[in-house]
Amino acid sequence: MTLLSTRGLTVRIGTRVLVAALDLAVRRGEVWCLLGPNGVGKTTLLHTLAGARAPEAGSVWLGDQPLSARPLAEQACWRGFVPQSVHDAFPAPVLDVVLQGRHPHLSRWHWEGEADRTLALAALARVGLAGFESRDVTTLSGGERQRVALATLLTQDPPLALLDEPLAHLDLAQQLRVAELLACEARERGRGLLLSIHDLSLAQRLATHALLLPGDGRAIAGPAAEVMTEAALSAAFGHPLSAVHAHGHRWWLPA
Ligand SMILES: Nc1ncnc2c1ncn2[C@@H]1O[C@H](COP(=O)(O)OP(=O)(O)OP(=O)(O)O)[C@@H](O)[C@H]1O
Repeated sequence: MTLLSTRGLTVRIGTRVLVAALDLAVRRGEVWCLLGPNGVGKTTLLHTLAGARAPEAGSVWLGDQPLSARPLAEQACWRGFVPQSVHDAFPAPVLDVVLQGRHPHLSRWHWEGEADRTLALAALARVGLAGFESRDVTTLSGGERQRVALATLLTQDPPLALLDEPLAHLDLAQQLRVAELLACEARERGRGLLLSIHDLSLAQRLATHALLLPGDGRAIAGPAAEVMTEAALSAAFGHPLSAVHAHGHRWWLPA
């Protein structure tokens, strides 16, 4: 089943066309890694796919309906978005922040119940933050805050998730843990994921598909094995890159 698709999507900022006429389909069970150099337009594309920014041309669809035809509450049940970083304006217990993931599922006059709290606590445990529920969110480290955002997404539990560099602030062990968690959500629960990521080796472990933005407005999309080639990645990043095999994985090294 197709969770997210684009039809002739063009994204422009100022006079620059970041992505031209993109046709994309993200299906259940797929992990799409969005790759490309700094400033190429990954965040802008993710914002457009999330409906936070209007496309220059073309359209974004959730399932069999254009995004614009779905009410906001319905969009929030269908699709989650984790931004690159979160700035908390006010102190709040971590559990309250994670429980915000349940809001799209609650009717207007209902508060979160015990079942919602159980989901939120389980999500915190999955991202390695069991015991953090009473902590003030403004006191967390960058990596802890990023994992709270992931726990909020797990609590929201949408079929489709868009994530902007979700591994950026994490240490190596946490990167691997969260990468495995995301892969498991796709593989075992049929979730569809589209995430931007700079670490090509982690992307290689995680991706079933890749969307590479080389910087000229094109978007190279397809199965990861076809898109993540030495020639395509070296050209996109403007530096020779080669893949080596070790410990059962493919690792990307700069020359
Ligand atoms: N409001 C704006 N006005 C003009 N240019 C902008 C604006 N917002 C973003 N840009 C530019 O658009 C381009 C794409 O930015 P974007 O944040 O989408 O890139 P990115 O691929 O996510 O980069 P990074 O890997 O560094 O996070 C950049 O060159 C950026 O400077």
